[in-house]
Amino acid sequence: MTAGKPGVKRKQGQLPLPSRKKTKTVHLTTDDLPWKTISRPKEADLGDGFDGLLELEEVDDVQVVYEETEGGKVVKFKVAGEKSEEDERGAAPSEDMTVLDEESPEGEGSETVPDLPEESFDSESKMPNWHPFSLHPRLFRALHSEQFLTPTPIQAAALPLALKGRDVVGVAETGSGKTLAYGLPILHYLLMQATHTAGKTAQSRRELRALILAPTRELALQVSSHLNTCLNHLAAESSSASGDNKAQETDQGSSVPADAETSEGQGRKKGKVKQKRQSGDVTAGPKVPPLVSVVAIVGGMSAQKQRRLLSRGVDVLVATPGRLWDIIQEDDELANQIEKLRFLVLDEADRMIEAGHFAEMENILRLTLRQAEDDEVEPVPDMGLGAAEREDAEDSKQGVKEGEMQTFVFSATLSKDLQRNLKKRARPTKRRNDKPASTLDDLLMRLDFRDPSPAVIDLSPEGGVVATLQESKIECLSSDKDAYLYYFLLRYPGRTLVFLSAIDGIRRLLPLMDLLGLPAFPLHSQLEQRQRLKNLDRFKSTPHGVLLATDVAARGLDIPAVDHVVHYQAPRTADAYVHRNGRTARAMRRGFSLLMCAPDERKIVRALMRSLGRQDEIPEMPMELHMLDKLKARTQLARQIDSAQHKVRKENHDRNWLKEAAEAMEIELDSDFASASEGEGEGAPSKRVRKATNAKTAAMKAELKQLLAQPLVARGVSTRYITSGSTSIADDMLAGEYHETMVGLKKVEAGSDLVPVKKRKKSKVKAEVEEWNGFSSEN
Ligand SMILES: Nc1ncnc2c1ncn2[C@@H]1O[C@H](COP(=O)(O)OP(=O)(O)OP(=O)(O)O)[C@@H](O)[C@H]1O
Repeated sequence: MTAGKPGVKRKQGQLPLPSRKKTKTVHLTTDDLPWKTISRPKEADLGDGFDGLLELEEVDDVQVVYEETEGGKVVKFKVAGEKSEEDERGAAPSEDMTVLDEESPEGEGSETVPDLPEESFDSESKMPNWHPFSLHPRLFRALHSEQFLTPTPIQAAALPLALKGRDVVGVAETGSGKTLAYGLPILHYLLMQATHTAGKTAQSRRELRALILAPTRELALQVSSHLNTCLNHLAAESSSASGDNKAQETDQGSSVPADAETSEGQGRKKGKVKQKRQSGDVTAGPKVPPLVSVVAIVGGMSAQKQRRLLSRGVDVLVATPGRLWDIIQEDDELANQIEKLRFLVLDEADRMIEAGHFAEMENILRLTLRQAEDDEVEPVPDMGLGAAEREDAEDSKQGVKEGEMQTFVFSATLSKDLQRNLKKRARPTKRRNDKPASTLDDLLMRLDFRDPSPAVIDLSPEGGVVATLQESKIECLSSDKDAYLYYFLLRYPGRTLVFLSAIDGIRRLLPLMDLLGLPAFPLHSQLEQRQRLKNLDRFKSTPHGVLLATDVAARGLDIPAVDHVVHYQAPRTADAYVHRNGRTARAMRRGFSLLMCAPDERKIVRALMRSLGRQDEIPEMPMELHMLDKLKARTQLARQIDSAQHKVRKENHDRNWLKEAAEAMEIELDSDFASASEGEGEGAPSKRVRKATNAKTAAMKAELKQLLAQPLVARGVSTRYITSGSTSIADDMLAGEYHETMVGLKKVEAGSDLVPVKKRKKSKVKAEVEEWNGFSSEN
């Protein structure tokens, strides 16, 4: 039988699924076939509603051979041009081309832990700032090759405590490296364990050791990708040590992996490894399981695939509560394993409540509680000790006992009250019938910290503002926000993330941006997951791209080089303001945020500034009002075109719907209905009216095209004589500060032309920034 002759097409990430009972195959390695992407013409883009088809691929000249073996039926793919097995008589079948029986011993069950070479890394001289943490040499190496030469402040504060077995509640500004602050201690522990069991054969599936809960799918995928990046360095090394070249070949392809299945200890090494392999550096050999596996389980992706992955066993599971709870309900073993976790992490814990995951979260957290019998909190007897002795006694109470679960809770925003409560907290009892709590405080107070006094690290900046962030605001009418946004996007080109409070707003703004020629992409919860990831990737690769997002993108997303955040609508809470702003000015880079405030939003803005403890006014963004008027004309026209197009689309849709419904029910439309569906009945627009509407829309489009082609010239600028006028553009041209779309304005970064209001006390934060040189400011 020949598959794909010529050009079998498949959906990317989906594999042909022959009946498992008959062939008993694992489908993963069909990915090794030489699939070729078929480029799809732009006009074939089916839009947002399209159900998950990202790309088409085809494969040619592949022969499928079924072979009976002792382990069951094995499927092999023979690629034309490859040597046949007979040619290679005696040699083991090429692993790349063999799909193993899922139920064969290699599929699951026993695993051989790879034999590891003696390792060392000269951290003292190469990584002096990391050296004191005595991490596993492989982690040092990974950090070194990522060029993370200095721990960030939250990492420096959390690591010693976490490595000592303490429970840690960490609060630090957005983009400050919290993922590795909890991730490194977990990976360190697991690697140390793996090193100890190296060379032995593990009899059963891997036990789940760490569970990381994240509020959004994107964040969960990003965290697993981040941890896998550290592990990739391991894979590359362990492959050269153990001959495993398989693990690195499945590439996630992007910083946010397209599918959870691909994130098992693998990642961005594809190109390099393939090159190595060609040059013969890596010896082919048997498939070796990853030393430490990290898998993401999120909604919106195949639950079946995710169950299959879990059934093979993973070390670290990164999950959103909703999907995880669905799976736990059908998987008792997973539930048992969660009861015996070694690490539990809540990332962006406060958002988990907002995201409506409360019930699932609580159910999962219940599994991690200790049994009621040992819940008695031992009172600390006051035996008349002195201060030093009391401190020693306190010390000995700290940390979890050997083998017990460590809990890490991290966020950029946790209320001070909550942090105080956590410090004083007593252990909760395992009461199955507890009423669900309704706030974050309740939820966290329900966490069963094994550490009698969890360490609380609060490095959140004063007022919630990161030192490298420049804030600004515009006060304007709601109806003018489109024009102001348009002005901002033209005036300060850069990668801009625009937050709106409702999906409807995104749906309205998106066609407008399109008509105005701005590259905008939507991101909200009603988009299919693949489309969400695809839009994120497009945004990342478009330097002047605009992402129109709801708060689904406010937390944790680490999109490199977001230059600006715009709050098109004021956020409802202070936390949302902090987290939205946190998508820019990350990792010590500069960033800019613009808050658009309509009169009816002033009250909210005042309240949120008060709750952030801010006294200073946010500076106003300067506007060239003369140009703004021109831009208003453009946006108004674009809005008219959009509503005309929308009307036509709706009429077409209604007409088609009527026709399709009649066809489906095998009813013949009577003449009245039929003429209505043709737009000729009573109340329906006649063909003539439709024609006239189309002509009007076309005329408006032509007018807009003309407006867009006109240069935007600042007041007082002469375009005829560039050295005259009250503002000479010749000087700017010579200095290279010439703004390409707004003639007469200097090309400057957003924020550099703000009129300063009262100065905030930033000197302390600035000193810290200068002291910590982990990031270069402009990369
Ligand atoms: N020690 C380090 N040196 C340099 N870069 C680092 C270091 N640690 C982390 N980073 C990088 O900093 C960026 C931000 O890290 P991370 O996403 O963990 O921040 P965060 O504090 O979790 O942010 P948020 O609160 O928004 O979720 C990432 O791109 C990460 O790779």
